[in-house]
Amino acid sequence: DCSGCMKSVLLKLTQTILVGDSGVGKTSLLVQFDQGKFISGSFSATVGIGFTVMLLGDSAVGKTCVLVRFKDGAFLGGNFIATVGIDFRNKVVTVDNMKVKLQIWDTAGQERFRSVTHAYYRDAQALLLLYDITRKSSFDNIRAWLTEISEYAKKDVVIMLLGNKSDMAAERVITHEEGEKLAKEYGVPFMETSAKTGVNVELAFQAIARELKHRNIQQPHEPKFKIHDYIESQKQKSNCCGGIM
Ligand SMILES: Nc1nc2c(ncn2[C@@H]2O[C@H](COP(=O)(O)OP(=O)(O)OP(=O)(O)O)[C@@H](O)[C@H]2O)c(=O)[nH]1
Repeated sequence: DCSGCMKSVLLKLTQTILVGDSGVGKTSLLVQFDQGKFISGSFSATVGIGFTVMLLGDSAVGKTCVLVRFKDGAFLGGNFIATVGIDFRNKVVTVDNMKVKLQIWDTAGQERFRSVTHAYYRDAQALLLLYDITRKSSFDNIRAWLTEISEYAKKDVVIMLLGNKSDMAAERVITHEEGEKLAKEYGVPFMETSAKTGVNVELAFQAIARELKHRNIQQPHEPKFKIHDYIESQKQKSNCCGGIM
């Protein structure tokens, strides 16, 4: 059991801002620094200065795994290592031929780190709130998380509810409908994800990036972006295809 191990310790955060004309290579420089590779191909302009997305939810619901799946396309199996404090990763996603930079904060779900994470809520433009479909307590705690969000986060923050570990069909205790019902009650979009198989992980971040892009740049004559409709049209349901996703 490695639940007491440290996944990351963040002592101090520093911020560096890249400035310069469009097309000089600011994003490429960031990607090179972050991932050690150069992404060639056609140039697309960056929207704003990037957005902060925070992952929240009880310990062991799979926040770090969802982030690693999105960032590296891999699943972190093996021993569970709890996050200490907060950690972050950058990813650039393309939305309608524009680049949207996401800085994703992975928070520790354990109660004892709550005061550390509270301090970061204000800076988040979007929150992904996770529960584990195989653990009822993590679902029951969603209401408490939402209360905490209303207390500490920005009023216009984008919130999305994710029922993670949808691959674990045999251990499921929370149905898709229960998740959907709770999300509807709070007026937030919902989907089930699996960091293991990758189902809906990319979509969750894409939907957030699209929403944030549209909020910041509304092109004239462009229809208003509706995150609920976008998700419904794109998501893979875990109750289709024999329940194994
Ligand atoms: N089967 C399955 N296991 C998962 C999935 N996501 C995470 N896990 C497992 O669940 C455990 C917890 O995952 P983490 O991502 O470390 O959980 P966390 O929410 O970041 O936990 P804290 O850092 O304590 O807040 C690990 O053993 C993972 O391998 C998933 O989608 N499917």
